[in-house]
Amino acid sequence: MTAQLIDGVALSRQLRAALRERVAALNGRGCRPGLAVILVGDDPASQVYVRNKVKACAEVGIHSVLQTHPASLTEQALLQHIDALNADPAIHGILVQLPLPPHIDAQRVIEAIAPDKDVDGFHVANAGALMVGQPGFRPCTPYGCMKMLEHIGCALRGKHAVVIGRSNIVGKPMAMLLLQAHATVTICHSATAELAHHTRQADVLVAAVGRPALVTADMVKPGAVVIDVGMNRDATGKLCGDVDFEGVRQVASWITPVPGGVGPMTITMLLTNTVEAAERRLTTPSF
Ligand SMILES: Nc1nc(=O)c2c([nH]1)NC[C@@H]1CN(c3ccc(C(=O)N[C@@H](CCC(=O)O)C(=O)O)cc3)C=[N+]21
Repeated sequence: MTAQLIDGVALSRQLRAALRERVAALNGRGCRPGLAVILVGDDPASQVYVRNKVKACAEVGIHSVLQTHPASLTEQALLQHIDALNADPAIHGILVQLPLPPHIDAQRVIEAIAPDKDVDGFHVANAGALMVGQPGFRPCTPYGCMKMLEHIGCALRGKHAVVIGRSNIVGKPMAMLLLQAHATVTICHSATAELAHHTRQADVLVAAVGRPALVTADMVKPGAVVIDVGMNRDATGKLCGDVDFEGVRQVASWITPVPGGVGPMTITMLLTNTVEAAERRLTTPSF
């Protein structure tokens, strides 16, 4: 078997076209959705990611404001910038690019963002909402993975989903979303014994660790759907995921490529959350 590709670029194109229409409808009601992106420091990878987000906003008609600060910015100063954006009616979404310099407490910064502007879905209020099944912003990467599964018509009810990775931004919320879709969910991590024993049970396998070639063909059940969240650079500087793509595509039924898979979908869901933030404010005046 050779797996079919889940094309994150093509699906993003479709979803972004629909977003453009929602933005036009908002414009017709006198609202221009706005996203503020805050970048602290001069990490080249972060600069590229942030630029891509700003470009994607323009593509669907979202107004974006990029704030760049030197790595020496104090936590207090950053918190003040967030307060100002929280109070700014032209801004519907706020994203603080991670990682932050080590002298800044990232969790404290995230908690300072108004939950109704937390389009990353990282605030405890949004994490809690996901946990208890209430509406709120879902973290963009797992949300994008769910959209990909939906797109290929993967019925999750009763399926065994295995997530490798337990981060607050990918692994844990991914597991919750799969659970909400009635999958039976296993979370594996660095202390898991017999990783391959678990992954071989997976009808849906999500790799979100950050280690090239962590998932090899012998760890994958024939016909499984494999979602690769990894973003690694190999020795030659080439972008690669956590999955041995060439090997695993011989066993899986569906597989996401890196690049061109989960990455573009992450940005698409950021745009989705931002448009939704603007729509919610129009329909819920107190929001
Ligand atoms: N507050 C915050 N929110 C984030 O969502 C966030 C963050 N911080 N910090 C960094 C990570 C990383 N991230 C990516 C998004 C898209 C691609 C992406 O589109 N990748 C392209 C390739 C890009 C390339 O060639 O380098 C692809 O996979 O095809 C990559 C990485 C969002 N992050």
